[in-house]
Amino acid sequence: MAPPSRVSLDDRPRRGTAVEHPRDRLIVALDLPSVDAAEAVIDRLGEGVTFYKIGYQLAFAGGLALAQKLIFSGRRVFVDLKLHDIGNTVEKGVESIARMGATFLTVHAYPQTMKAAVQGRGDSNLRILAVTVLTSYDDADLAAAGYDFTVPELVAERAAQAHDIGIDGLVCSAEEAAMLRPKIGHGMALVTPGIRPSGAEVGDQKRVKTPRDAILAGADYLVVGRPIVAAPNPRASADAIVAEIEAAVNEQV
Ligand SMILES: O=C(O)c1cc(=O)[nH]c(=O)n1[C@@H]1O[C@H](COP(=O)(O)O)[C@@H](O)[C@H]1O
Repeated sequence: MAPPSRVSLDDRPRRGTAVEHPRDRLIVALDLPSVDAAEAVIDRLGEGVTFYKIGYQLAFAGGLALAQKLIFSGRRVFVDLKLHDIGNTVEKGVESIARMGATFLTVHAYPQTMKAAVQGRGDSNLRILAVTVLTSYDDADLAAAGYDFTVPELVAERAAQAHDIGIDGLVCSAEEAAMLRPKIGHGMALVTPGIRPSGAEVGDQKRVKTPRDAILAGADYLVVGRPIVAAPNPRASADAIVAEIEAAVNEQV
């Protein structure tokens, strides 16, 4: 079979980016040890946050039931399991997650895995995000993992493959957002972790941008964990980030 074309799919109906209210573009990563701890943060965030991400730490501590509860309460949920396995396992796993009513699910950006995930999500409302290169990686980390690519090269290659396969969005650093947008068009969502308000601790992230710079670079959604959930006042931190998103959106027009 001929390899998939890299250029002819832009008019395919995708489940891409709608223009959203600035508040709905913030995804708070509930990287917390228990459902009780997560619910305490969710209570403090109140109406300030509409979109939550549940990853390894919480998913394996009762977080998938919490995801269901959040969905029933009208919040959107990003299930961040970064799947990567043989095709059949990925496809069946994605089918199960699609039945939960989640909005986003991550898989690693390997062609076999991405194809299986697209197959598994079928016609459901779940949108598959491909993780290009983790934001904790720089060129030296890629070399240590055996890759002969710089970060922007590998992100661009994986983005092109994800696009051809019909993936709904990409997880990347906002450092790559401006470079990716012309390559992938407006049908795919760019979801960017590694967001740090100026002065915030960077921690283990290596490719970071402020909320303003991420929006100006073309990010659709910003994923923020510790700067909100570990803050003394999570609601104030979330509100400040939403205000920064809103100001950047106004700068764009
Ligand atoms: O898929 C992700 O969400 C993800 C991809 C990536 O490349 N980098 C990254 O940090 N993340 C997630 O985004 C969140 C970032 O959290 P903070 O660094 O605390 O803001 C964590 O839950 C990570 O698992």
